[in-house]
Amino acid sequence: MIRSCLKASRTFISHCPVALSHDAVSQPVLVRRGLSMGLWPFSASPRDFSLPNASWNAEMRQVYDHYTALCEVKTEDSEETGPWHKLPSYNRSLKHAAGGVYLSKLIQSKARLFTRNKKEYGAAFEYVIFMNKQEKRCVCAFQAGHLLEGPPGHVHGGAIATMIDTVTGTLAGYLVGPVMTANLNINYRSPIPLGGVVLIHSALDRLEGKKIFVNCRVTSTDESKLHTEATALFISVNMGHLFGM
Ligand SMILES: CCCCCCCCCC(=O)SCCNC(=O)CCNC(=O)[C@H](O)C(C)(C)COP(=O)(O)OP(=O)(O)OC[C@H]1O[C@@H](n2cnc3c(N)ncnc32)[C@H](O)[C@@H]1OP(=O)(O)O
Repeated sequence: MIRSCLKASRTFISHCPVALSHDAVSQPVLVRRGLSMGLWPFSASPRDFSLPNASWNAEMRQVYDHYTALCEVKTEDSEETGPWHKLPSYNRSLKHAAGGVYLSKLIQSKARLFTRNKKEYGAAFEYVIFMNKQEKRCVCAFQAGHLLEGPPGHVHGGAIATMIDTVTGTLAGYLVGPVMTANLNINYRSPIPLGGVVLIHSALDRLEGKKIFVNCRVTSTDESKLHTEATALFISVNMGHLFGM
């Protein structure tokens, strides 16, 4: 049963024009094909977990507004797209692969993306990623909730690593398609207060065949304080490898 569901999902994903690439995360496939989204078993409106909610503090909202403004360049005559764009964020990997199309009626699974598995707003990972394709870099605003405590009043190192893996992996996946983390090196420079907001900056260092080298810095929102530095290596993989086949 599981095997046939995975097969069905592979078939679906392989028919997505740009599965796991940047177009796929910005627009549902069926919308792009001009089809009605009422088609069973798909659904049009998965929850985007990276939109502002009541748990976001003023600093988080400020960063969101700042980068959102950079996504839209309005002139008198037209509304152009700026160099940045906000990525949607879903609670299941397959929704990302399918550009937001909800596949759960096709694939029954309790699996949830680690960073998006809490329904309670603000309890764990609150974050939004803005991508700059021209400059091959992205910025994430991350507000750490009370469930992520490590040292008293501060964020757990594993939670920070999770966010670094997520942000650098999102950048690598956006630039080249499906990837897996091969190596992550992290230097923790100063603790991150629980409930605080930080920026996670990530940029492409270089591409070498299947290898994607990415760097990362976690800073205060005014960038005056360095919390964490990291480098990551991702390897391009095919869909079969992603599904463990
Ligand atoms: C959906 C929402 C988006 C959220 C983003 C989240 C991102 C999160 C991503 C993850 O956390 S993935 C989960 C953690 N990672 C894994 O479980 C990966 C487990 N390891 C593997 O599956 C494979 O080892 C791997 C895909 C990384 C590489 O296997 P391959 O067989 O494809 O690689 P191959 O052996 O062909 O090596 C290719 C090149 O990479 C190099 N390489 C591979 N692993 C390396 C390593 N660990 N360190 C350094 N170099 C490495 C290898 O030497 C070689 O270099 P050369 O081309 O120069 O010869």
